[in-house]
Amino acid sequence: MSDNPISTALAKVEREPGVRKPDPLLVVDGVTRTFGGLTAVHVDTLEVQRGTITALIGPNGAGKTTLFNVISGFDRADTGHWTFDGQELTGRAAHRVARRGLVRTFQLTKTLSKLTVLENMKLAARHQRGERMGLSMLWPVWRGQERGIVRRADELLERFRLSHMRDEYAGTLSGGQRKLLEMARALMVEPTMIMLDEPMAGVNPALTQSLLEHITALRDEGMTVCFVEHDMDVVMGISDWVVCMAEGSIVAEGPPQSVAKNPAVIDAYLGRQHDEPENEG
Ligand SMILES: Nc1ncnc2c1ncn2[C@@H]1O[C@H](COP(=O)(O)OP(=O)(O)OP(=O)(O)O)[C@@H](O)[C@H]1O
Repeated sequence: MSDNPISTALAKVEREPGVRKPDPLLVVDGVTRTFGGLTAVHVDTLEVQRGTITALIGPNGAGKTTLFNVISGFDRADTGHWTFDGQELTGRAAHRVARRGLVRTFQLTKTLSKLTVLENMKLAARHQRGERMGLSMLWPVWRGQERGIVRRADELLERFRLSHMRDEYAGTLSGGQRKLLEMARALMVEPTMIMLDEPMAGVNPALTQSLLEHITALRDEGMTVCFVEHDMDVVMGISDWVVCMAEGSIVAEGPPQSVAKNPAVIDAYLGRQHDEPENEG
């Protein structure tokens, strides 16, 4: 765990599922999401401490992405409610959630290959703001906003070392560069919290390092980061706090080293391997 003051505060938090945090930014209570007869998510309580990097781990099908989808307004919950910075977010559409300062990225990046990198950035700003076409009729307002959006996009492209690709089609980017663009797009609305769904998946080692540095830098600037990740080296390396899900519920929480040794976490992963005999054919 890093030695920033927030992580120090977390050191005093009990290591048990659903434990309350000293300064939670996101508070999730009683959230369930079912698909037919399958309960994909059943989270009694989850609090994400402000200003930390929190990793969400768990075996395939544990419900991590579904939980992300529900909280960020891309899916609906069957029960439960959640607040962000003290404000009710339950059931709000994704662009309203983004406007409140909570944005997320996707496992499969949402970049549009037939638009340029800059156009992708501009589009992200509009989507996240929930902007309607009618606004472009207000020409002076729109022009001022447009300049601001382009300025912000250029700053972010510079930060993510994508400036040289600004006017290229996004389809020409490598997989890793797409991940960087996805993160840059999410930052267009200057969020207070970013949720990253497998940001390193399919990224080469050099870019993985760069992504890790970007994530750490965001936390160091005061942003709250929550990310889903399967690579335990990555999780152990950058997280202040780790939450483990299995079969829709939270089964363990704590600082990375404690979670790695937690029997419930080991069971969650090994149990799955035991249930699914390896295909030797
Ligand atoms: N739209 C859907 N319709 C039906 N079942 C779904 C749907 N979305 C998710 N599920 C199911 O819900 C469960 C949780 O899936 P989810 O993708 O949230 O898990 P995950 O922890 O993100 O897995 P992974 O690490 O493989 O991405 C799985 O059994 C999945 O098959």
